Amino acid sequence: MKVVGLVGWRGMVGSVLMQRMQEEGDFEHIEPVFFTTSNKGGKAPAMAKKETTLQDANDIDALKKCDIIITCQGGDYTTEIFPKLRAAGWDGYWIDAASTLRMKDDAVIILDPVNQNVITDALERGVKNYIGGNCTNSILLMGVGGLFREGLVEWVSSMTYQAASGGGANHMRELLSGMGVVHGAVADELATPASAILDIDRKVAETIRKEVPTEFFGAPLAGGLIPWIDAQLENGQSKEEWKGQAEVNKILGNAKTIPVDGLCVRIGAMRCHSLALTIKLKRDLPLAEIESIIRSGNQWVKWVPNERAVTVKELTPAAITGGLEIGVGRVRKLNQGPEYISAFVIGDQLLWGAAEPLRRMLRIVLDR
Ligand SMILES: NC(=O)C1=CN([C@@H]2O[C@H](COP(=O)(O)OP(=O)(O)OC[C@H]3O[C@@H](n4cnc5c(N)ncnc54)[C@H](OP(=O)(O)O)[C@@H]3O)[C@@H](O)[C@H]2O)C=CC1
Ligand SMILES: N[C@@H](CC(=O)OP(=O)(O)O)C(=O)O
Repeated sequence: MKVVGLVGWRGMVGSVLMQRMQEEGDFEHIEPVFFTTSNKGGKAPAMAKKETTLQDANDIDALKKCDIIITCQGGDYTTEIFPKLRAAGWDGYWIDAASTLRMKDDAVIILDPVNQNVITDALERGVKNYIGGNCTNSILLMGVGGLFREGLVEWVSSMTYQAASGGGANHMRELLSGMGVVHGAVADELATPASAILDIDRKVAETIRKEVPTEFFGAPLAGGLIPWIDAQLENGQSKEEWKGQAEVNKILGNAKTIPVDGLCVRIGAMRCHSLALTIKLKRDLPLAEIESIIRSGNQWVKWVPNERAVTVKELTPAAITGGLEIGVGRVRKLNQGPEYISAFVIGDQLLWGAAEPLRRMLRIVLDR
């Protein structure tokens, strides 16, 4: 059995990965070795087999013993350890959630339901670095990948509504704390039906400005939104926005770049990212044909007809969170012209956006 090193398994993405690997029986096919940056010699989780103590994730000799390493430890870890490991002659498969290596020439961004051909080609060429994509881009492509596959997309404008989990566990906690602070400020008034709504509103606005915690997001998210995600680039894009075109085209292996751009916005959802898309198609197609192409993208597309009742029930974080389905709805022709369509895509960013492509890549390597 292949020895698989697991780094970052107790973090947020790592925990979701462990859960999915257990659900899919992945541990039956590997000899796992659990690594840590903080608890060397501690007890490995129950899935451990031969090696039941935690190994030092900074120990190159220990890492070198693995045939495959999966890491969700983060970009700083990858930046520090990966070059040392390769320099030490390690030739195993490196499967990583962090963005550090995504755009490197010797790395492939993995999303096998969309780019199995790119992955297969890379494996045949001996590529050993396989990196999970940015969550927003993975959800975009899982949702409307069928249109890209058919070569129908001229460009995409992608306006995002991204959940707190994209920032990490502390960000999720901060959102919830903020919600509690806002509610607490007006709990008495809410319990009194006669209280004036403008007084409640004034108190809420004041509380959001002054009392909602902002340590991790840098601005109040509860009861609001933040129209910037990640670093600022010189051209006015945020780094999250820059990743859209760069990663989507790399995932698809496009020779000619398809323009993808838009604004990325943090909202107060827990772990579902959503995208409101405007897509310019290369030609005017009937809506029924567009639906059938989108549905054919992959088995996880959950098509939601463009009708009010079903949309508000099925195309929401409440409906989608915790599952692998990618909701696609609000598809209609826009006033701009018959080639312009809208679409709303929503997915759990910790699953397809982070953990799922990693465990699937592990299985692809094991099945070779
Ligand atoms: N968050 C997201 O949505 C996405 C994240 N990614 C990438 O995945 C990587 C990991 O992200 P994420 O899982 O959010 O990071 P976390 O901060 O949740 O976990 C990273 C590491 O922090 C250490 N850690 C310290 N304190 C704790 C604690 N109280 N509970 C659990 N772990 C703790 C653990 O290492 P140790 O056990 O060694 O102490 C853990 O492996 C990043 O590179 C990120 O860019 C990719 C796609 C989406
Ligand atoms: N930046 C994403 C989460 C993430 O981790 O992205 P990346 O893997 O590209 O660093 C978000 O905040 O929603």
